[in-house]
Amino acid sequence: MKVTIVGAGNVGATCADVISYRGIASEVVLLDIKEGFAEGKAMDIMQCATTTGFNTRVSGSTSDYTKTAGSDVVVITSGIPRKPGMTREELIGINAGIVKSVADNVLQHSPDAIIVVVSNPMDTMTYLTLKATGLPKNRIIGMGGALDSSRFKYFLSTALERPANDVQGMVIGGHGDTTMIPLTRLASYNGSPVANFLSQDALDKVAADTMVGGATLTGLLGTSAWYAPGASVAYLVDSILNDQKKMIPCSVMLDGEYGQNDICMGVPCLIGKNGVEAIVDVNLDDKEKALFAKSADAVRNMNDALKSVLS
Ligand SMILES: NC(=O)c1ccc[n+]([C@@H]2O[C@H](COP(=O)([O-])OP(=O)(O)OC[C@H]3O[C@@H](n4cnc5c(N)ncnc54)[C@H](O)[C@@H]3O)[C@@H](O)[C@H]2O)c1
Ligand SMILES: O=C(O)C[C@H](O)C(=O)O
Repeated sequence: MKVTIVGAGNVGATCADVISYRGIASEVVLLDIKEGFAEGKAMDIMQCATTTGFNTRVSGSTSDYTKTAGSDVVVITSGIPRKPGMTREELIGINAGIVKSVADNVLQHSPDAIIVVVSNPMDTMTYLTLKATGLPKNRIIGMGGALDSSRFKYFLSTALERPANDVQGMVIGGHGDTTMIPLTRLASYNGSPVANFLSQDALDKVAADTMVGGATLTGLLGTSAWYAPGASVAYLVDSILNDQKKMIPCSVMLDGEYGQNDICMGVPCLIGKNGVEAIVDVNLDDKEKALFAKSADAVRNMNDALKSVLS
């Protein structure tokens, strides 16, 4: 199985690293426009093969899309990340043009690929990719919910003072500081609702910390995060390539699901060899439904800014 990752920067290279050391794909191609950069990252990763013990072939390419031909999955991480104090939405002006041209290029050589969109503002970039390529909606998946959910579980585990892997939970809605919806009511500690163990104040703080999780790291690091983002993409790619049918919140085109149409935003999806195999209805209560509708309004506002790119 072959995976191409466009953008060999922090997130793209981390994703390639996790895919190779976990043996998720037999071949990974990293592509970047910076001369020699993807080749260098690929060589560095390959020099871990004997110490971490993997057999994935990782190679790099400077803007040569012929090397990406026949990819089963293409991950788009190309574009600029935010700096401290910025929102993801401010990246749209530069990233929209990059994402659109990258999607066109990859499809010329991998017409059957499933595309995973990572570049921000991710929900809008996913919508753009879908509209610009005209691909069936099951083949375009925006990654954000997997990452936000892993942060949610991290903050829950910290509040509970218990291992993160004993915590279950999901974040749906937009992948934005104010549009994310951590589903606190449905989160559990080994099957028991987390509300059995944490006060409402503590749960509210977990939700608030989750929503600004990316901004907090951007403030600490000077650029946005990459370890958890790269690992989250690899987790999603694993579910596609190995047809795991994991339920992962992903940004996908909604046709009536969750009360929305003509918008890509985060909902729980079954992810397998066909990409998005189903959207799961988790029966939101009235308060959660209202938050989802408000989140959709904000994402739709951002999509309106695409008119010039799509015309
Ligand atoms: N969806 C998410 O959950 C999530 C998580 C983290 C980061 N991101 C986003 O992912 C993007 C990448 O973040 P990063 O930290 O890896 O940034 P980065 O600057 O480290 O890497 C981006 C890479 O893209 C390359 N690039 C730019 N234009 C290109 C083009 N036309 N073709 C090929 N490569 C091109 C750059 O040369 C650079 O190496 C940002 O937009 C960031 O906001 C999203
Ligand atoms: O925060 C960002 O800008 C990058 C990414 O969307 C994240 O959540 O880490």
